[in-house]
Amino acid sequence: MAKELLKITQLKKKYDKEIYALKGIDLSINEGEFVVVIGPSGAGKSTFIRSINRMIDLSEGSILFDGVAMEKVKGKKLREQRANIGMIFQHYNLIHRSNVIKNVLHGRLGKVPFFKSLFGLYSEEDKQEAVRLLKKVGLEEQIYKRAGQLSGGQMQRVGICRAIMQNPKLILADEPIASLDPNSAKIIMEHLQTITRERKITCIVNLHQVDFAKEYATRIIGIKAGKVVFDGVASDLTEEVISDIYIGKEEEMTLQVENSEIGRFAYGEG
Ligand SMILES: Nc1ncnc2c1ncn2[C@@H]1O[C@H](COP(=O)(O)OP(=O)(O)OP(=O)(O)O)[C@@H](O)[C@H]1O
Repeated sequence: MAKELLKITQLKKKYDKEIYALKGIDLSINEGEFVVVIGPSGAGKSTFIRSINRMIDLSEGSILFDGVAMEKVKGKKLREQRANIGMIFQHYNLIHRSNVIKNVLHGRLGKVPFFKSLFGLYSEEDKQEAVRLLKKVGLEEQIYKRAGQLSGGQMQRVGICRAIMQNPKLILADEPIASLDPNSAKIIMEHLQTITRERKITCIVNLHQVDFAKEYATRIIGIKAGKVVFDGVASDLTEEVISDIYIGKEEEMTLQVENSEIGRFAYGEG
């Protein structure tokens, strides 16, 4: 039987006095699952994904990751837990002036002594692993180029390698293909699926594209107005279910759109 990696109980997030962005999420996610989270803008997808590694602090509830209550840990223990969680961002978050391999090696930051990472003293083994990963995603020609010279799709492939370089148990990907054209998006989803499957890494991905969710997810979770409204496999996600997730009461939508603008402003993204 698959082992439970993540147990989320009554997760709530309140950004201000009035509005709960997450209104009590209960979920159990097993090792090896490839979960795609879908839902309308402002539904709480990013908040959900970012609370797992405490990029955002939860207001109530509990997140048990690999047996450890994430809401309780701090300092060294929090860093150790985070070192086991890779993160992939919509805007890649690469160091543009560093070359590609250095960006990938940054994935080792949580796992090597600080002074070594400061002076770029990575082991030969780590360097070889970085090269192997870059070759795997078709970037062998780009290894020593500055990251800032790459296309968006190439940058995101570096982002995947950096996350894998952490040797994580879990990867969180927050809209990893939202800034890419359909062809590059497909390449990214293929690599993410193959690499995480081969290494048995659990993956949670936020997506706006329902067709991609259906193609790659082993499990799809629909979030709407801070609640889980769907949890199933692609074949359960009928047109009717999709419109239930995306089309809500008019006033609810208006509220979400308004709040979503605040959210984007606060995040400084997209
Ligand atoms: N830093 C913040 N301060 C106040 N409210 C926020 C903040 N971040 C998000 N929110 C609000 O929380 C709710 C959920 O936002 P979140 O970004 O998690 O949604 P989302 O489903 O990821 O949306 P999108 O698909 O547009 O990125 C929204 O109402 C949003 O405005």
